[in-house]
Amino acid sequence: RLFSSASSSTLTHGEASSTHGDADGVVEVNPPRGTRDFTPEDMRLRTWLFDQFREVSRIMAFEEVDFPVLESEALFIRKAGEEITQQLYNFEDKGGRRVVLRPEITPSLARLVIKQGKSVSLPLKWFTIGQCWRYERMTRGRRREHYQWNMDIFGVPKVRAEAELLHAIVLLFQRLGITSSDVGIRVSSRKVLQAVLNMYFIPEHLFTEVCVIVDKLGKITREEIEKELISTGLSSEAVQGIINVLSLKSLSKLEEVLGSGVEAVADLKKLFSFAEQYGYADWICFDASVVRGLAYYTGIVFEAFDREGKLRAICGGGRYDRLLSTFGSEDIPACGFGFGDAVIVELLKEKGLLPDLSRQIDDIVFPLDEELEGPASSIASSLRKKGRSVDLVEDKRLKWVFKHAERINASRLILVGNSEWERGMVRVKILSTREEFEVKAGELE
Ligand SMILES: CC(=O)Nc1cnc2ccccc2c1
Repeated sequence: RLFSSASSSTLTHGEASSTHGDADGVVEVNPPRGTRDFTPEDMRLRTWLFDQFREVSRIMAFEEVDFPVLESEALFIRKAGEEITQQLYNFEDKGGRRVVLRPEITPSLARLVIKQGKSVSLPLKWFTIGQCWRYERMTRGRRREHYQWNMDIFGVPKVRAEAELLHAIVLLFQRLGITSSDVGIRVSSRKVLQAVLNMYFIPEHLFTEVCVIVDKLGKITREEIEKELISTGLSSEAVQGIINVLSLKSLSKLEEVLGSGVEAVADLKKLFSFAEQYGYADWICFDASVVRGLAYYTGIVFEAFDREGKLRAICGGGRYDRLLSTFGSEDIPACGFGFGDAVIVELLKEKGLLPDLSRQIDDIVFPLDEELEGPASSIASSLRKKGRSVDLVEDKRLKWVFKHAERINASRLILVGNSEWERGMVRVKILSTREEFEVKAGELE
């Protein structure tokens, strides 16, 4: 029975009143606003997806790491106006410390690399799958949490690292049955924007702010983008220059505008030639409008998108060579990506690629009457010791047990009955072939 004594008002989650009303003080059964429960069926899909993430990480020779969901707020205070830092799920704990439910993983990775200091040898290839949080205003029904797979490489300054990360992403898509005609990966470099700002003699300190504004391309109108850029102090000539370069979709055109020998162009050319060698060239395309919305990116940035253009970015990432120095440490070149658990599932549904994830159990053991519950337990125990999944069923009619066996896709039904047990036997029914036979209890395997 759910709580009935305490008054319901203390048990609902504050903001939203229960959809079940507060009849006789039943607790709010929905989870807090913007969060979700995972039923067994939900968990089978999530576990399947996370197993794909893990398998690709293993194939790429990455090591798993993990962090607390709770972090010091200081790790995420940035001045560039990013949406992610304006929606921190932050609070003061009972010790008066400013803490947050982390909105992203990268700063925790950086913190651990700094903490490990000299005790780790570079390069580091680390991955994690973790829940991230945001506190959105009440008005929007969007989720406040999701799970992210993160892959990061520390200590590799050259674009080989980005090429490795793109390979991981392509391997993941291929494992899920997604092809390069379903999904593409837009690639660019923040050094493109840097080069443009230099052409207009725009001071360095505006770089991050301009990136965060330009990342809204496609989400807000061009006029609004231009307005926001102007409001940072850029001349309208510079704003036009930025918008023009960002609409480029060919590296050769970019080279014409920026001139040859520009680092951004050299990096991207190298990356595209690596892509040919890895065999994933048809998955990626240059698109100067990609800047990604996180302040700390400094070089190559990329995001995967569905070519039908129906969904938000599937995953995204880039190089962040200067993040560690913002935490007071020596810089270590780094790059990584985050891959959320939501958009990819929408895409798989769209493409009819969700796998059949019904339950599967090896054996059901069922005592045909009460005094056989002991023997049934010893049979279940010996089968479990052999690693077979056993569902020990009692106090049910046989009709129910057959139905149940179908529902959970049991391979065998083992019936413990008096007449057989007297002879040390049990009855085994193979559910796929309907074959039925007796077996010595001790010889069951
Ligand atoms: C589609 C979706 O659930 N997005 C989502 C949900 N929760 C978040 C929480 C923190 C940061 C990003 C997030 C992004």
